[in-house]
Amino acid sequence: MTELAAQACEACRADAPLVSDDELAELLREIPDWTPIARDGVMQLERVFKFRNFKQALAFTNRVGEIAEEVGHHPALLTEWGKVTVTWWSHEAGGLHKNDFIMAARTDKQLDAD
Ligand SMILES: C[C@H](O)[C@H](O)[C@H]1CNC2=NC(N)=NC(=O)C2=N1
Repeated sequence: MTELAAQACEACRADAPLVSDDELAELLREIPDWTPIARDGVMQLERVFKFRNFKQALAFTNRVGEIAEEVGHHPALLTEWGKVTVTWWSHEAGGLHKNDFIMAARTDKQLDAD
């Protein structure tokens, strides 16, 4: 299978199919550092990234913002001193779509750009 980060993101749509429990387990194996969590009944993927200072955390935040804008799919980003919390889910679909896993894998790649 093509590496997750290299797969194409489909446009966000309200009727986009959410991943099944089996697909969730399979996709999570490709992004082992991400945690699936339910907030208000909506499944999300979350990872906390650690940095040496605020400047590096902010630079990473901006790189994630760039890849989000490229595909029109956007995460929640919480930037703190030495730490960025990234949360992906598909707002319009109300849960996790394959896009979220692709974007989580692409987010991991932004670490290498330091
Ligand atoms: C109109 C626009 O395409 C939508 O609002 C997009 C923008 N970015 C998005 N990002 C995410 N994560 N989920 C969405 O449903 C979504 N919808």
